[in-house]
Amino acid sequence: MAKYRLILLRHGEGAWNKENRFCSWVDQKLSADGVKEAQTCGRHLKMLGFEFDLVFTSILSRSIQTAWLVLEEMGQEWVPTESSWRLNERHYGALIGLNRTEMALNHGEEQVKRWRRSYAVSPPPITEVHPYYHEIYNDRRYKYCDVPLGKLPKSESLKEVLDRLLPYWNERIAPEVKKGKTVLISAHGNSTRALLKHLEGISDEAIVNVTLPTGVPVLLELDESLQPLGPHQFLGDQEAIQAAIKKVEDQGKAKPMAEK
Ligand SMILES: O=C(O)[C@@H](COP(=O)(O)O)OP(=O)(O)O
Repeated sequence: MAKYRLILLRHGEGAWNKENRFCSWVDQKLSADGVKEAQTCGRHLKMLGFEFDLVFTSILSRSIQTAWLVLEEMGQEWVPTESSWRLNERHYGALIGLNRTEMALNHGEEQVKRWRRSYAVSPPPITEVHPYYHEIYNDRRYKYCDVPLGKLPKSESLKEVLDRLLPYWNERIAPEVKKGKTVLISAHGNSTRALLKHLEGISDEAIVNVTLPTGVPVLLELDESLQPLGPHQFLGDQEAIQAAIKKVEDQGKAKPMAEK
């Protein structure tokens, strides 16, 4: 029997997920469908009897908004929430704002997949001439990080995401889980992939095939040493979840998606 249960969550669909643009550190809100996804997730977790003691989010609105909506649906708005840049989405560097389909047409689907899913490849860094550079680095939320502004990333591989996330997991989240707290981590596709890679010991090669849909809770059952007792489980209608995963994968295809 599991000693601890941890719920990981990629936020509900954001406005730029819908437009198929790399969003990353640009602070987009949830789309109307994303709001519904977060509410459905909250209702589902309530139905399954989850009672959270602590919630962790990134400092991007879409992960915070998702956590609020989930807690509201569960009647657990009072649960303490802590936010850290270390749970932010992977910094997509110069790719931020670009459309994935156009990128696949210009650079090929394989290159787009390498940028999106490989472990060690970093996208080209963002520079001061990028249209979103100043919006990101002048945002006052980044003044309050535990590293100086100049040391924040300008682009990240999944490995680099794990490098900045791991101290936060080890020092802040894991001790709370070990105290017996039921924790929800409301984060992003790639920050969650990085954490899953670490917790489940997924190889550098196998992580390429892990894709997370928006708004679907992922359950990890852990033993007393925080070792997983089995593979992560997506909670909800499995057929719908597989379709949602395929939709995310297809965002990197050169042909526009049929449902666009
Ligand atoms: O930055 C983004 O656009 C997506 C991930 O994009 P992909 O890695 O799926 O291309 O992050 P999220 O929506 O989870 O915040």
